[in-house]
Amino acid sequence: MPIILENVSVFYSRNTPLEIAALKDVNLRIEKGEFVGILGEKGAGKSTLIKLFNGLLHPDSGKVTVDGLDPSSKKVKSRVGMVFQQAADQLFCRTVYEEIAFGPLNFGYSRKETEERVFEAVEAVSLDRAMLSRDPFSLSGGEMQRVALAGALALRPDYLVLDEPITGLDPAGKKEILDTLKKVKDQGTAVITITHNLKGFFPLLERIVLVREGRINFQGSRKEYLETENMPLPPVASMMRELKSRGVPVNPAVFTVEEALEEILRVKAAIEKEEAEKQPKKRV
Ligand SMILES: Nc1ncnc2c1ncn2[C@@H]1O[C@H](COP(=O)(O)OP(=O)(O)OP(=O)(O)O)[C@@H](O)[C@H]1O
Repeated sequence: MPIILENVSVFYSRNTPLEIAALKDVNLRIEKGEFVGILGEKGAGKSTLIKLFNGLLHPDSGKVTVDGLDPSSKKVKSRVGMVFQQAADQLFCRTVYEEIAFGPLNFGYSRKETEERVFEAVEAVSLDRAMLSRDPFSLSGGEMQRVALAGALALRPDYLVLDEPITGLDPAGKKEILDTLKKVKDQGTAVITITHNLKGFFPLLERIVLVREGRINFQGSRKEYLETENMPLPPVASMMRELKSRGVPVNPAVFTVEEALEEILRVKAAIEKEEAEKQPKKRV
């Protein structure tokens, strides 16, 4: 069963002169096992949208259900894992172990079951078990982010919801998180992430949801996204469009550097072949 939003609107400072409609009449459906990217400019309504998925916020009108249940129910809280942008704000225990164990213990799992889940989660995020006794606040930004992610994974969620999980990380840290999310998705968990980092995320996204001024302005596949004008584009797609506009007959709907290279070499070979055929045949 999916996450379903039906005609959802959310207001802040309702009935005051400062009233803001953060989401307006939004309809959205997210299936289990999907990898979804939520894109949009600052203030578009992205964070407001994801906070509806586990009952952190409630709609002022319309309806949100997760697997047919109210998102504020305890059952949903264990099915929807959340990781916020500033991992440090999410950590509050004395050791990494306690931090990751907090969710399972809070949901009533035994010490033994919790330990199994902690070990499974640190492995999933490629953290060394030796780190479990460390103070979370002595870790690097990338490690803190992985601890926050492990804390969410220890509940074995059906939906993992993230707010800009690779922002501010170094290239190695970014790769660790992206590889982990790919693995998590391959194991059947839906991954739903807000991101401005199209370069890192684009090859992973199966569906893109673009939020603009509180409304869903576009939703569809990467291919449909690239075919739609005036969207923020990943650098590789911008380059292919630029080549096309300069008369190089490439297919601009590519998602990775490897695909771009293959496409450019294909076009180069075709042009060379055509030119060779135009040359007058030399007499022997
Ligand atoms: N607690 C709040 N009180 C009042 N207004 C708020 C509150 N939270 C968000 N807003 C406003 O609601 C609108 C949507 O905000 P939201 O944080 O959902 O956008 P966003 O797309 O996540 O932005 P960003 O990329 O900057 O995080 C913005 O105009 C924002 O200023």
